[in-house]
Amino acid sequence: MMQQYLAIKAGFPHTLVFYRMGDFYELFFGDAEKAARLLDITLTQRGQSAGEPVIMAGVPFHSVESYLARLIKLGESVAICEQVGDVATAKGPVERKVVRVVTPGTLTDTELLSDKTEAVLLAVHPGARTGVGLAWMSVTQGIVTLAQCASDELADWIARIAPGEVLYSAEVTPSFEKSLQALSSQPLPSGQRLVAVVRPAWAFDAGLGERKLLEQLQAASLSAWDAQDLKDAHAAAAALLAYAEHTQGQALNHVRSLQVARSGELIDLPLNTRRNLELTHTLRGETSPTLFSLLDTCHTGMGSRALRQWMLEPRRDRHQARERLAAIGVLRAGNTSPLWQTLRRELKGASDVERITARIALRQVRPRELVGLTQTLVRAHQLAGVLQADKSHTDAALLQHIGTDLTPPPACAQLLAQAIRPEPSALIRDGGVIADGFDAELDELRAIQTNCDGFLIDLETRERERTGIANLRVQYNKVHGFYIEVTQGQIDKVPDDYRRRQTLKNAERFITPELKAFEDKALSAQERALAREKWLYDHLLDELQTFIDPLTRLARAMAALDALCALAERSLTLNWTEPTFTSEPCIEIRGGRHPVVEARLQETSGGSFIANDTVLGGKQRMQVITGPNMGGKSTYMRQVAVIVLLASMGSYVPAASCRLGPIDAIHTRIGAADDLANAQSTFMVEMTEAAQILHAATPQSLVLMDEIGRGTSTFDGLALAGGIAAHLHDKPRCFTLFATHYFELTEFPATHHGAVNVHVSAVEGGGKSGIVFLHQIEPGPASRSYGIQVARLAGVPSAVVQHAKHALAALEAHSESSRVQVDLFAPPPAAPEPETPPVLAALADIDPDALSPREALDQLYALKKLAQKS
Ligand SMILES: Nc1ncnc2c1ncn2[C@@H]1O[C@H](COP(=O)(O)OP(=O)(O)OP(=O)(O)O)[C@@H](O)[C@H]1O
Repeated sequence: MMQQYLAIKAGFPHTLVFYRMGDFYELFFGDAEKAARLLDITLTQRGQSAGEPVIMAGVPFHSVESYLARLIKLGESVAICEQVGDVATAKGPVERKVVRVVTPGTLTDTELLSDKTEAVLLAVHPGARTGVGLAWMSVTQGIVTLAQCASDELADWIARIAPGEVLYSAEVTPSFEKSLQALSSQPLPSGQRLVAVVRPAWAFDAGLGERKLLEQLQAASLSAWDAQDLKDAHAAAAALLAYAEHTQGQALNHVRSLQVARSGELIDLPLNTRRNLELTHTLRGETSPTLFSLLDTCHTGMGSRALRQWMLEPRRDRHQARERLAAIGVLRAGNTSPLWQTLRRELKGASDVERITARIALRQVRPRELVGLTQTLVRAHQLAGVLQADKSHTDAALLQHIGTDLTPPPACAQLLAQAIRPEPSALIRDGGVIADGFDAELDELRAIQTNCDGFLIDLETRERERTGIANLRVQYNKVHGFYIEVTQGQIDKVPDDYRRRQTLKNAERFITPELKAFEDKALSAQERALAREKWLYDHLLDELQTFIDPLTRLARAMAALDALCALAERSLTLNWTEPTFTSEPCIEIRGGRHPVVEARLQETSGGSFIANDTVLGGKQRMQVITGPNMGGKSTYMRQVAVIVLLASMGSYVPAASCRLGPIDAIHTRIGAADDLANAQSTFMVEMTEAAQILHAATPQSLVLMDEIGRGTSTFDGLALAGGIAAHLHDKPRCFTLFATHYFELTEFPATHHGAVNVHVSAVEGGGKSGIVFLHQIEPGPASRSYGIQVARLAGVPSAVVQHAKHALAALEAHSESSRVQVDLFAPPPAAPEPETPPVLAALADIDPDALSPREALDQLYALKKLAQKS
């Protein structure tokens, strides 16, 4: 057995091998030690192999999922090795095989996956120049996406794709490998880490990748997707598909869609933006309260996943957003019973068709999932009916498409309803899954079992009559099979054809030729029925393969409908309005609110949210925002970004009105989180992030800069903040919200006409604390003395507050009297022209063609002398 184990383990050197032995999965040697450490399970020793004790640890097979979940969370992969041979006929150890490999990027088990997120597998392949090819997919979604990007953009792409696992070739350059390893050491907003897996270089072959893609897509050319020239991405796809097949232990029949992601199509939402806007995780890494947790009232997991993707991947071109807005408009309409409500009644309780379809294709689907699918197909049919009956949606092309795709393939629903019992057992190996009346042979085998009881009662009556033993009983137990039991007192009445089977204290048990013949038939009928059911189930899975395409379309339509209903419901419940798009450069928001802060205020009855206007566009592209801490600067800036994002994904927005021009990116520099893990100081992080924004921003980008320069000394910080503001104002001329605590920056708009001062208002002297925050954005700079009020509010002793007030008055007086005119924002003077060195000047005067050899030599000496002098 150890030989068999070691041979299997050799194929999976870097993966924990779960080796099935009876009711346990066992791990051996190094794997056992690792698992014992990670899972806190007991390590034991048994026997010897090659003179060494065999170290082992095991987990019971019925609770394997919970152990797998823990290992996957820790970034480990597990090869599941099952007994595939026949235990009864095996000579030596029964044949075993790795049937699948569970890895963080290729999960398909319903128990291991979260409903609301995908497990994504990514392969990257740096090309000959500076580009990198990418290919990724979620095995349960079945769509391969290809992309090519510049190497310095890779980190942002990976952040957006958020894979669980990234594959790279063993032959990449050490610096590329190092950069991937660095990425995998940084936690994603979810707190999870990326696992980088090295694969052999030959797996990354562009030709092979193209062939494999064509095979999956059943197409003759990739030109329909305009993907024929993405050679580095093809190479990545080769490794991606091979690895995914390897983990599932079979071909992936449901992977039939291809997408190409091109930089420039999506609005850039760098990792910092996702983090700072708390889109899917709070800054502390929790999943609520976030923008997504507020939006997601979907009834199905696939709806939630679609909505999340819409939020994280808004497109620059507004076509998709317009389509969704039109659909939401139709779904909201109708006062007493809007369409979304009618549709949601059917969506409630619908199964995750997307995942079930993938599991059909992977032949992993469980009987109860098929029942869920059958019921959901009925709902889909009704949903399609509702959509087709409602004529108002002729305005919304998206709803029309959804209506068409939701119509289930009739043959599929019929087949499932006929084949599967309404309440089947959990696993096919337990039987009781295939419906009665589906297969004549199975019905017959089952009839033998059900007729069993009748036959036994009949036999008992007959034997009692024949023998005259009134208390004779015909019974069955698992160990001895069928028997006739006669108490000791009646033994002498037993006829000759009774054969003794077992002797008990008070009774004897017998068998007769008739009972034996019946036993053989009944037991074999049970076994044969189980085998027949298994065969029928396999056969059913074969037939279901033909419906993979329409089921996948249906799943996507249902997910989109669920997401649209959630957006319609949110827009009504939270009182949001439809945004409009324009080709002019502008961000015009009237009465804008931060939806998450507003909801939290409502929950905690902390007062009502104060709405604010934002007008950026034309000449005025920058706001310099000042005001006291706690005044609402960060909330105001984030709300603008969140409204822009919501509109761009095609949602209504928390504002009285919103008009939006083209947007290509949302950049944020907010907060000063120390990146201790990477040994970077607060200031270094701040400047690195600022540098990235300065390079990336364009006139169509929205940039939020919150208190830049805070991490260093006042002069340094102020000078840098001034320089950064001037650059953003003059060069990219992006839409900028610039919150600052440097009061000096309020002078910036005087010389930079694209910028204006605004401040968050507060009233001094109000209440006990001496300051009341109004959270209203007002034109002009803030008064600078709020800091002292906030300190008082925070409970700083009044003697200290008095002292500070006095000192402030003195400082203000001093700075007025000794004020030197420093123009923080003026561009630096041009650097003086460097003087030409005398040797070069002399050299320039020489005309070599006009010199004799002798003169040339003289000149050479002269030049050498000159050079020595300088
Ligand atoms: N428009 C608003 N209406 C009602 N409450 C608000 C509003 N804006 C902010 N608040 C409340 O004020 C709190 C502080 O807001 P915020 O963090 O935006 O202030 P800030 O000016 O950025 O402060 P700091 O400079 O200390 O970060 C918020 O948590 C929220 O409860």
